[in-house]
Amino acid sequence: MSNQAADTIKNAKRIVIKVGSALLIDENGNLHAGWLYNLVKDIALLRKSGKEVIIVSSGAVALGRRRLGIGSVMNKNEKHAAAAAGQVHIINAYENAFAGYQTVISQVLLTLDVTDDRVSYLNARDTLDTLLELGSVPVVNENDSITTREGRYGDNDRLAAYVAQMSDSDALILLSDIDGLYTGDPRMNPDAEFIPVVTEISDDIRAMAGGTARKGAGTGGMRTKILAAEIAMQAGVSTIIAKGRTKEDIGPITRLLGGGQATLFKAEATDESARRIWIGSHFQSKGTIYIDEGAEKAIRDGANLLAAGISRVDGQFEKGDAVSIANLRGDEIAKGLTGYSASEIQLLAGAKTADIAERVGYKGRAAVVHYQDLVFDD
Ligand SMILES: Nc1ncnc2c1ncn2[C@@H]1O[C@H](COP(=O)(O)OP(=O)(O)O)[C@@H](O)[C@H]1O
Ligand SMILES: N[C@@H](CCC(=O)OP(=O)(O)O)C(=O)O
Repeated sequence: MSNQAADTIKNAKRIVIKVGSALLIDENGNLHAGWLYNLVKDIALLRKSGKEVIIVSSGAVALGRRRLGIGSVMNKNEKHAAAAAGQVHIINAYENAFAGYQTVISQVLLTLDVTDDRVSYLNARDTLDTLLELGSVPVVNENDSITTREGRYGDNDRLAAYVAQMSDSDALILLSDIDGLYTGDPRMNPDAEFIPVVTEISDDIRAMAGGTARKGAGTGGMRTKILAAEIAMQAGVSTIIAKGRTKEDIGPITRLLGGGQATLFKAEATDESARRIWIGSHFQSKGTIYIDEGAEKAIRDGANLLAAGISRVDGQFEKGDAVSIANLRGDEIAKGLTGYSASEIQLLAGAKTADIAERVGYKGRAAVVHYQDLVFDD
């Protein structure tokens, strides 16, 4: 049996899987090691079929709280402390679960300003890219020990959507204690009907989610899942809400791929990558890079902007800033995020890639502006 959610996963190359606290930890604060082994087995199968996987895992606060002997009502400092103690345990658990698969797992802790600050955004994105290229499975969480109430994602559903957007993933799976979206909360309303596919987040869909989560380990509820799906869909990432816990002794992804019930929030096919959407919405030019005709043709054909095609540079900007790319007549052709500062580009203008290290004093990347960081004006 197959369904649209299963087909989405089968066709995806890069997938973000979000694991909620309630799936990972029981009421007594113990880790569901058996469940985690089944999930990891599924992830190993996905990777064997050529897919890249990023995990966004909750559970730090819930695990750390019990370990430190803190009660369920926590002040800010206790919550930060609980997260610090719990995060180690989470990573340990993933490391143990992946031990049989010769897979290096890695920890990436993010804060909300990562998506607001260009350099942090590029660094986080490049780190995730590099880890995946090197065959690692990144395990992401919010950096709960330092985040303030104002500065936090607040829920890992949304964090997972930002990670999916940032990493240009094809699909986001939100594993939950429920197998998808219903017309109302099935716990309160037994007549609520299951919705297999959502193509647009309308007010009607938002209304189905109602308020916040039930009391317990999780913080999100259906409302944050819909918000997450909306963020992901806008970036062209299809989102699936699927049941994390299965009755049979199989992993949740095996269940999904076998046609198990799940809701698919179907993203429009878009040729604009997530980072291009991000550039479009955050663009404030800090300067201009002037390029020759050959470079213009190359970047229009989809290549990276290399130093050799750069004639000169205007303005003061740092690595990660948004810049205009103009031809030698001064007409803006494109906007982009630069991989080098203005003063470095002055040193690099016209240089061969092999000479970059000598000119800037370190082994920098070949692309002054990466093709995925370019948005053309026409
Ligand atoms: N329209 C709805 N469809 C499905 N579940 C809903 C809906 N509205 C509220 N819910 C509730 O949201 C819960 C899932 O959210 P939550 O417990 O926070 O999960 P997680 O720990 O995976 O984040 C469901 O168990 C259900 O009770
Ligand atoms: N970052 C927090 C979890 C926040 C969160 O959204 O939890 P959940 O609703 O269980 O996915 C933690 O690790 O404890």
